[in-house]
Amino acid sequence: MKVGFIGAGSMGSMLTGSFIRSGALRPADILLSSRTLSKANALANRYPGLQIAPSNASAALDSDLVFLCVKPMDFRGVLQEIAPVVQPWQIVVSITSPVRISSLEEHLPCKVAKIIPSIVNETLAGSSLVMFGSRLEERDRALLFRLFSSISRPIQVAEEEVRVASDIASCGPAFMANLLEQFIEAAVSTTGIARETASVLARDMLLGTARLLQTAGCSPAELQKRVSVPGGITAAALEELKQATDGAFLRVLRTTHAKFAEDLDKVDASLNSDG
Ligand SMILES: NC(=O)C1=CN([C@@H]2O[C@H](COP(=O)(O)OP(=O)(O)OC[C@H]3O[C@@H](n4cnc5c(N)ncnc54)[C@H](O)[C@@H]3O)[C@@H](O)[C@H]2O)C=CC1
Ligand SMILES: O=C(O)[C@@H]1CCC=N1
Repeated sequence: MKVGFIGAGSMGSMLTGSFIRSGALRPADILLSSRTLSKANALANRYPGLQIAPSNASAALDSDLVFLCVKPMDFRGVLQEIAPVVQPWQIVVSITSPVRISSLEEHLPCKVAKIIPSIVNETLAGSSLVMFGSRLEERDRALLFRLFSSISRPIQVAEEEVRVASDIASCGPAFMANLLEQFIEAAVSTTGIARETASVLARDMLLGTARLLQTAGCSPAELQKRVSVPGGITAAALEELKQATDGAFLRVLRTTHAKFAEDLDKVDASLNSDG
C-alpha cells in the first residue's frame, strides 16, 4: 500500500515518523509532497527509502491513501490540484477539523475521512479522533482503524463533537504544558530552585500522574483526594488553585468553539468561491 502525505509541517512530519517507528509503514510505502522542499528533504534523509513526489497531484495519483496535512485555508488549492487525478477507490483523509466531510465529498470523487491526530501520538500514545465519510467500505474503515491503532487509540466521534474532542485530545497537550510552565516559573521565581531541577520534577510528576490515572484506574477527583491529607498542605493549596482557575476551562472552550465556527465559515466560503 502506498500512503501519500501532502504537507510536511509539524503534523505531516509527526505522522510519517510515527507510522514508520511503529512499524505500521515502511519508508518505501510513503510518498510525500510539500510546498517547502527542505521539509520533505529532511524527512527523506531521516528515513531512507521515503519518496518525494514532484507535486501534490503526483502524490495523490500514486497513493492508495492520502493524508492532507495542510492548514484549513490551504485546502482550496490542494483540493483543486488533486481532484482531477483521484479515483473513486482511493481514500483521502483530512487531519484538520474545520473542513467538513460533506465539503470533501463534494470536491473529491473518492472516499474521504477526517482523522484528527494529537502531537502526543509521536510517543505512540494518546487518542486520535476518527470520522468516516459515506463512501468508505467496511474494509476501508478497518484499514484506517488499524493504521491509527499503531500510533494511538483511535476513537470514533460524531463530526458535531469533533471540536470538544480535539480540544481535549489535540489542544490539551498545549494547555497542560502551559499550566506546567506556569508552575515551573512560579517555583523558580519565588524560591530560586534551579529551572532544570524544577522542570525535571514537573515533567516526571505529569508523566507519573498520567500513568496513575491509567493504571490505578482512578478518576482525577479520586486522585486529588488521595494526595490531599485531611487538614494538610495539598488540601489548603487546592482551594487556592480552584479559586484562581474557576471558569478558566469554560472560557477556553468558548474560545476554541468561536474560532472553530469562524474557521468553518472561512473554509466554506473559500471552497465555494469561484475565484
Ligand atoms: N499541531 C497539532 O498539534 C495539530 C494540528 N492539527 C491540524 O493539522 C493541520 C496542520 O497543522 P501543522 O502540521 O501543525 O501545521 P504546519 O504549519 O506545521 O504545517 C502545514 C504544512 O503545510 C504545508 N503546505 C501548505 N500549503 C501547501 C500546499 N499547497 N501543498 C503542500 N504543502 C503545503 C506548509 O508548507 C506546512 O509545512 C492544521 O490544520 C491543524 O489544525 C490537528 C491536530 C493536532
Ligand atoms: O491549533 C490548532 O488549530 C490545531 C487543532 C488541534 C491542535 N492544534
